[in-house]
This record gives sequence, C-alpha cells and structure tokens, in this order.
Amino acid sequence: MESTMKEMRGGESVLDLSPRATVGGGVEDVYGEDCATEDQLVTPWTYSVASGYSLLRDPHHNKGLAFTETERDSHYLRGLLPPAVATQQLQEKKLMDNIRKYQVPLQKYMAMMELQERNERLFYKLLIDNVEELLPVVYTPTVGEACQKYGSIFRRPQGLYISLKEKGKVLDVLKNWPERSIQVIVVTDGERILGLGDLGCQGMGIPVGKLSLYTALGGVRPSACLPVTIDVGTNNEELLKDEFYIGLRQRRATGQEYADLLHEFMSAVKQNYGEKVLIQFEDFANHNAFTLLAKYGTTHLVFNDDIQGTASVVLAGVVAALKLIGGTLADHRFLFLGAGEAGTGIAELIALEMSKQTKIPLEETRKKIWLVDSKGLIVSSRRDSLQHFKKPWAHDHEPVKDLLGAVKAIKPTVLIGSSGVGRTFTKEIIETVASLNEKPLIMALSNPTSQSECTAEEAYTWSQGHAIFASGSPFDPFEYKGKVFVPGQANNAYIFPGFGLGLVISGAIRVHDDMLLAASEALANQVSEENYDKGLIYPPFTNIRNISANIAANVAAKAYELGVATRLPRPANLVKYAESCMYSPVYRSYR
Ligand SMILES: NC(=O)C1=CN([C@@H]2O[C@H](COP(=O)(O)OP(=O)(O)OC[C@H]3O[C@@H](n4cnc5c(N)ncnc54)[C@H](OP(=O)(O)O)[C@@H]3O)[C@@H](O)[C@H]2O)C=CC1
Ligand SMILES: CC(=O)C(=O)O
Ligand SMILES: [Mg+2]
Repeated sequence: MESTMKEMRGGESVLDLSPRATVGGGVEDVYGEDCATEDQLVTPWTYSVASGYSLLRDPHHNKGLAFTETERDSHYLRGLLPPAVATQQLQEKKLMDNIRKYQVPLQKYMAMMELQERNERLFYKLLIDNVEELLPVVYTPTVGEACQKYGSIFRRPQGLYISLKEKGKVLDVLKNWPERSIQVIVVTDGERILGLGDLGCQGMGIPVGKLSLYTALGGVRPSACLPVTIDVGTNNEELLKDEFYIGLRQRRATGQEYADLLHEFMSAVKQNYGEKVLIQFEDFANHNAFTLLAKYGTTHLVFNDDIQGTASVVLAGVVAALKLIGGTLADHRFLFLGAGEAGTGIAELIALEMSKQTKIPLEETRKKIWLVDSKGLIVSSRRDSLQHFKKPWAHDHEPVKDLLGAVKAIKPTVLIGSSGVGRTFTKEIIETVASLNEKPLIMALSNPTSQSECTAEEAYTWSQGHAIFASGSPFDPFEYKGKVFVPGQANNAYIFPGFGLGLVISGAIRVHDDMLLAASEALANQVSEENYDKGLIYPPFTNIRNISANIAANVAAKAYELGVATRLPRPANLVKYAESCMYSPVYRSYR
C-alpha cells in the first residue's frame, strides 16, 4: 500500500496495475489530499453551496421557474427569474408540447440533451413519464444519427474522453470528473456503434444514452453514472476528413498499444472507485469485446451489454414466446443471421438455459442452434478458420452459402437477426420460414431502424400475419387484414438498467452467467396475459421501473446465493429494497 501511495503522490507514474482497492468500496484517501506533503500534487477540489446565478446554471440543482418564493429569497434568485412560479408538472407539459412540435428526430434529441444540461431532474421526469415516446429520441434509433453527426451537434462534454494522449495519466483524468461516488461506468471505444460501424470518438452518444436509461429505467442516480469514451483513433475515413470531427485524427491503435491503454483505464477505475463499480462495455468491435470481457471478468465487475445484456433480453423474449408458439425451449431450432457479439452471446445463453432445463450437456444443446455469418452457415469444415467465439457453433453439416439456403436446410422455428445489415430477411426468407411453421418467431435485432433485418410490416405481411415479431429498434403497430399487430422491442434496454441496479444494491463484485439467467427470468415473468393477447413477448416500457426493480431483485438474490454480494445483511424483501433505492426525479426543497 505504501509504495502505491508513494507512486500516486509522486505525480509521475500514477499507474498501479495491482490496486489495493478493498471489497468494502474505494481506497483510503485515493485523492491523496489528507497525507500529501508540499512536494506532492493533489487535485484542488472544493465544495460550495450554489446560490444565485450559479444555482440557475447548475443542472443538478436548477429548477427554473419551479423555485418557490421562499427559495428565491433564501438563494439570492430574486430578479434572476421572471415572477411566475411553475410546478414541475407544468414545466413538463410545456416541454413535451415543445418537443412534439419538432418534426425532425434529431431536433428532439438536441432539445432533450439541452434539457439534460440545463435541468437534470426535469429531463428525467420527462423521460420517465413519457418513456415510450422519448426512448426512440434519447436511444435507438435517434442516438445513432446523433453519433454520426456528433461533431456538428457537440455543445458540451457529457462524459469523460480518454484518448491515447492521456496514456500514463488516466488516473488523473478520472480525478478530473466532478463526481466521486461512481457506481456505473458505460465505456465504448466507438468501433461498432449500433450497426453503424466505426464512429470513433463520436460514439460518446452511446454511453451517454445508455446511462440516461440507467437512471430513468433503472433508478441509478445520475451523479453515480459516468460515460466514458476511449479514443484510440478511428478507421472511418469520412470522419478523419471531417473538419468537425471531435476525436483523435489518426487510424486506430491496435495490439499492445490498445491493450495498454485499456489496461491502464481498467486499473485506474478500480483504484479510484473500488471493486464495486460496474464497468459496462458497450459497442466495442467483437475482436476486442470478447477478449476484454474474458480478461477483466475475473478481476473487475464487468458486463458486456452487447454480448450478455442482449442474450438475457432475447432469452426472455423466446421463453415468453413459448406461450404463443408452443413447446419447450429444447423443442425449438434456432437460426441466426450474424455470429458476432449479439448472435453468439444469445446463442450461448439459450443453450445454457436449455441445458439447465433438460440436464442435457451444453455441448449437446448447442446443436439446436445454428448461425450464419458473412461467409454462410457455420459448419465444422470451417472450424479452423473461425474466430474463437464461433467455434462452438461449428456443427456437422455440408456448407451452405447463404441464409435462404440455411433456412431451407435447418428449418428453424426461430429466426434471429443479429447481423447489423438491414433488409437481409427478404420476402423469400420470411415466406419460407412461415411455410415451415404455424407461428414462426422472428426477431430482427439490428439497430438502428435502417439496419433492422426486416420491418414489422414486412414480417407480418410476408408471413401473412402468422409471425410473432420483435425488433431491436421500435416499429409502430401495423394493421394487416383488419387486425392490429403490435411489435415488441427486443432491446437490451429492458435488462441492463435493472441488472446494474441489482449489482449495485447487493454490492456485487463479479458478474456470473446465472445472474443473466435470473434477469431474463424476471423479465419473462413480467409479460401479462393482456400482453400475450396482443402478440407481445415483452411487457410495455411504460412499466419499466417496476420491471427493473424485479430484475434487480432477482439479480441481487442470485448474487447473494453465489456469495458475491458484499452488502450485508441481505435485505429481506429485495423488490422493496430495490424500489427504495431508485432515484426519483421529483424536485427537492432547498433550505
Ligand atoms: N437489440 C439489441 O438489444 C441489440 C442489437 N444489436 C445489434 O446487432 C447488430 C450486430 O451487433 P454485434 O453482434 O455486436 O456485431 P458483430 O460485428 O459482432 O457481428 C455481426 C455479425 O454479422 C455478420 N454479418 C455481417 N454482414 C452479414 C451479411 N451480409 N450476411 C450474413 N452475416 C453478416 C458478421 O459476419 P462475419 O463474422 O463473417 O463478419 C458477424 O458475424 C448491430 O446492428 C447491433 O446494433 C447488438 C446488441 C444489442
Ligand atoms: C442495443 C445495443 O446495445 C446495440 O444495438 O448495440
Ligand atoms: Mg450496444
């Protein structure tokens, strides 16, 4: 410990690759302020009570016209606001009216971001109360366009940028962030933003959007959330030429240089925030995502949303769908288009659940699941040339070059799109799947809407109304032959906020596959008869905070059962406890 602190205080090499963080949370005096001597560098943090003009400019505390007469007197606000006093409800009504007037989704997005920067509680009140309407604005699909244009619409930094320029100084960079009690970090390196490819530093929109859902949907308080973008360059030629690009103007660093920066970041996070901070990897390319998850899964509280969160949400949808399509999980044959993070992550969790249900070994249950990648069906003759995460799916079969051929050969009952390529579920493919099944389950998971493997209209029309359909980005209900079909949204947003809350409230120090199954089970249990009657396999997002509390409780229960929870004693009623921990956006009164 002594040598660690000396290094930190020396102000040069702050990188400690084996931090002495305690399970109890945090490291004693990590900022080195109490014991620093004259020759040592510290961060000069100060705390003050905001009042007057600075109170109005502080998004955490600003209430705008909702400051009461008493607050206006006691906080030096007289004259800085017009005389009217408004309720939060009235402010919400006005802002929703304004947002609804914008025709262009990106304008709505910018209005929401501007609100978040101006009045955080009002932002979350809007998002929570109007979740179905605003989710497509702050999240997919609009966040995808926002990332593509991030350089042009950039106004104020909303998260922490850690680039190669900060190599050797990452711990100092973390200390520049104004909040210290961080519970959840969402980090991207921008290389696989939704299905839009490499957006470099402009991927920041994704951690910002995901964390706003952590708060709105999962109740993790905003000050405990830290969006991070690791900038190692971009291979996106358009961005490299774009004069408004906000990131490093170089091609991506790879190999040891990449690994070193990531390792410095992971070590600094643990050193600064302790063992219980959740690090959610988001939208990394698959050649790094699996490696990072495996490497840090045993030393940090890490979760890959694209691999694990997606798996949990899709398993929930499939289990719920069994009520509509019949059979048990093991009775079905699964075919995926796309064998990357999402595809193989989902496949593995389905196979695991199947194995647990049937007591059949995992190697056997995997054989019910087939994947197609850009080179065709994954079969054993391709094994040697496959990336490691595809190898478990190389079953014995003659080569098949495309999805249509695979559909004809495998005869799937469930078709899942996780390719990132739009309109790849063609009319012929959907017609073939529909001809093989009375009720085919079709999930087009790729985001944003432009990359969806098919639209809701296509799924329902081409299957003549027989398909049970869900998609990663939302589609409106569709009327076909006088019947209204309501597509579900199979998006990891159902899982990660409640999952993260469960980890936080139990003080979990590691993520385990059984927790993903627990989250999935909790979600599937929330689908009501009324939802099923509409053909839905997910509950509506309107009830998401309640759903998240149930997911959190199931995940926390599993953490206690597995012995990785550190918050002791275990609360007796975990749902109630989760609810009691959830952030509320209602204004507080100031003395
Ligand atoms: N709904 C949700 O909650 C989520 C949705 N997603 C979406 O899933 C998509 C994929 O993400 P992810 O798995 O991380 O990406 P990856 O890059 O890891 O995987 C993409 C896979 O699709 C394959 N592929 C690409 N083009 C084709 C094609 N034309 N025909 C057949 N296969 C193709 C690739 O093949 P090859 O390996 O040969 O290159 C690869 O196996 C993205 O659009 C993302 O937005 C992701 C996470 C959550
Ligand atoms: C939803 C999500 O995480 C993705 O599309 O990458
Ligand atoms: Mg993602």
